[in-house]
Amino acid sequence: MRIVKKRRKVSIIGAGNVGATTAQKIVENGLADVVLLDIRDGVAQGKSLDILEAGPLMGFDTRIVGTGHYEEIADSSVVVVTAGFSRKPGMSRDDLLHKNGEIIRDVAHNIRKFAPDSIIIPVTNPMDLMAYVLWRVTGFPRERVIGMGGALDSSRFAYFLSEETRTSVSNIHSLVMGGHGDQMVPLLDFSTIAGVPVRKIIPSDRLEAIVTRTRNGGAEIVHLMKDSSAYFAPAAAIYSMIESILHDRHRIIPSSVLLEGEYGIRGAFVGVPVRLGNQGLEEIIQLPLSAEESSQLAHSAAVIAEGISALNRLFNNFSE
Ligand SMILES: NC(=O)C1=CN([C@@H]2O[C@H](COP(=O)(O)OP(=O)(O)OC[C@H]3O[C@@H](n4cnc5c(N)ncnc54)[C@H](O)[C@@H]3O)[C@@H](O)[C@H]2O)C=CC1
Ligand SMILES: O=C([O-])CC(=O)C(=O)O
Repeated sequence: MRIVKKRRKVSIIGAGNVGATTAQKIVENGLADVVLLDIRDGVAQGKSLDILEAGPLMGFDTRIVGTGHYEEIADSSVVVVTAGFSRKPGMSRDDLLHKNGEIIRDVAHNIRKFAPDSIIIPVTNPMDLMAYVLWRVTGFPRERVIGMGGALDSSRFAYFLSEETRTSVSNIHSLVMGGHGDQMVPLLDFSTIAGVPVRKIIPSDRLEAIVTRTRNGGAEIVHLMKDSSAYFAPAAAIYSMIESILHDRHRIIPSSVLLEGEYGIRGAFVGVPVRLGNQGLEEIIQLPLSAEESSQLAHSAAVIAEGISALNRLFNNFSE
């Protein structure tokens, strides 16, 4: 007997660098059919057609539809939100709060209306705060709003560790917690090379430099590219989250979720290790952090809480 499995649908709001690159990865790997939506007339349609025209060369039959209409996102399993502005050299992610907050509030209303059963992956910066807006406006349970930040930051950290030690990336496990901003918390005690804690292998001054480079990983790319922020590694990070959700793989991937007392934090989206499966957030993994790591995480959460206060001043009413 043949098992016929219906293909899944992933919608991506924002057909810019991150959105289109994510769409290409999903379609080329046959993970799901994709709807790519953008406010700019023709952009999502043009990029989708361009991706489809690679099908005969790359050998994929998955479909992608470019659109400007939210009706198309109906029945999506996952909706990725990349709509909005990216930062320019000299800006912090938080400088995007007002402009992107308005955009994301509107996007959230449309997701609530047209894809009420979906799992949302917020990406637009400042990501932890945009996740909060998406959660507040949609009213989705916290299991279905899972921000992308820690997957990317941990991958950057792992890459720098591999470069430093001339060791395959496949031997490296690394973890970055906290907000996806300047106060992120790379965790040395939970980062290993072939199972050996990094502190046993890399001298402390070099480790400090790697931690600083990880914290500035996004800014380093903005500084180099000038008119764009990163998108290849971000798209790979989003892909890994979607793949764990759609294939119900239960991978543990650091992501930004609403904390309700875990790690002593309540009411804010903060990056923590979570298990991802086809219901979305399955479990928040609670690690025994050192006193120093706990205080760094608390500081990162406090900065996010200040951002939430700013959002509450900006939007008296999230549902308008
Ligand atoms: N969370 C993370 O780790 C990362 C977050 N980002 C963030 O992702 C966002 C997107 O980055 P890029 O794709 O590089 O920017 P981009 O400028 O290339 O693309 C943004 C797209 O959003 C579209 N857009 C704007 N308003 C819209 C609306 N109301 N509805 C639908 N589409 C709309 C624009 O037309 C544009 O095509 C930025 O805020 C960036 O800072 C980027 C990389 C990593
Ligand atoms: O740095 C940025 O503005 C984009 C981003 O979040 C990242 O690459 O980590």
